[in-house]
Amino acid sequence: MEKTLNMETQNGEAEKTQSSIDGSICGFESLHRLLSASLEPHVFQEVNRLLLGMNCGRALEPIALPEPAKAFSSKHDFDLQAFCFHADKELLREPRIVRVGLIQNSIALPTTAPFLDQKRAIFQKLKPIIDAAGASGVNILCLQEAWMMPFAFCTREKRWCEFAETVDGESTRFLQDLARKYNMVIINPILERDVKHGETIWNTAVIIGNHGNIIGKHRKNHIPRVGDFNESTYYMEGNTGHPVFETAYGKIAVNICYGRHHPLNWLAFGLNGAEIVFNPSATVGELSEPMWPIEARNAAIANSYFVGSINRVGTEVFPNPFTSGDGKPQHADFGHFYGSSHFSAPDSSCTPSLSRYKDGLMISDMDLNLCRQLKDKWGFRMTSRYELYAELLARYVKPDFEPQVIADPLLHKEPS
Ligand SMILES: NC(=O)NCCC(=O)O
Repeated sequence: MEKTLNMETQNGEAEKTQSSIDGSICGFESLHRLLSASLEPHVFQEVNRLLLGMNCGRALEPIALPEPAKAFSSKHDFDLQAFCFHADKELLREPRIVRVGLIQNSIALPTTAPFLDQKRAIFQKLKPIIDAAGASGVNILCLQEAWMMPFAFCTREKRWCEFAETVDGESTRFLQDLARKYNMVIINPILERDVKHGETIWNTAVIIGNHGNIIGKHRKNHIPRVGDFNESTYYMEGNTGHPVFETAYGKIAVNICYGRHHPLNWLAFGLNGAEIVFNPSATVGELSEPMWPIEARNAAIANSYFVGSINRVGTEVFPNPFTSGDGKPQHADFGHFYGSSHFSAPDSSCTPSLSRYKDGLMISDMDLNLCRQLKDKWGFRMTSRYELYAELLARYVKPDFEPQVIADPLLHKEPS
């Protein structure tokens, strides 16, 4: 694979870069790997310190995984990375270390294949990655948004609704067996069909407990209407609020994809006591890549919790071309889903990202004591002055709201 950083022609026009061809960044799987290969080690160390932050005064440490997990990764060709977030030692509390995993994947068959075959092929593809998580002793595992189907919502064709499942449907049953087998909490983001409410369709995360039980569900709160993300054609804004699920391994919540652009959404999960918030997503480079590493990290800092960000990989081509009223010529794909799944911590450190184009499993140990330690250190929750904002919001949602603007009296005065 070509590895060149020269991407500009003499007239400054961008050539077709390696990134736009295969999803790599100049032939590298991730920015981190590009920098590591391109910089002198001591320079890379400094760059790393600023880009990824420090955890307890040190660069984040990679952790060694058991051989069977590595064997799954080589045999099935998925990116496997693992790191450890420490917390300071406390005198009155034991460390609360949990091992958490994120899985990103491309679809397994062309979108023209029979729907059942497509879904089953994704199950088959996921199985060894989940087995690797199990072999690594992962306690909590989260899959990507609508992992059991192509992200067909760009098309606006209603036939893709056939992929929707009930909360206890096929995908949940598939994962329940694995949750039991590996004593693992699994977050299962699906397209949900709510049969009891007139077949309403939702974008939902089902929380499966480590005994294979269904703990509950959360439905995506904010639905995008941007670019080809025509998701509002398919499902409604969620009606489950901001639940936090108390599991055997910690208090977790799920902020599904586009919800990451809404700071109040992140806040609400924090107010309900989340220690880890997962952000299963499906998003493409052209639209959101510069925002991706910033929003999750900011949420982790502002809310003193860990964030696990997951994005699918690959380019999904649909049978019929579509447009989205944005002046672009008709096209048959969304663009490249850039993967780059990673963890962010409340102390502003974060892991490098998984590959931009390969399936992957990102694992991290995290001492949940870090959440309270950061609250004690920075006091963001204590100093938040929520009453000010509660009062503003209460006025803002009323139809007769007047913005508080104080105009310069000289602004609209006629010159004398
Ligand atoms: N799936 C989804 O909500 N995507 C919206 C695009 C984005 O938020 O980057």
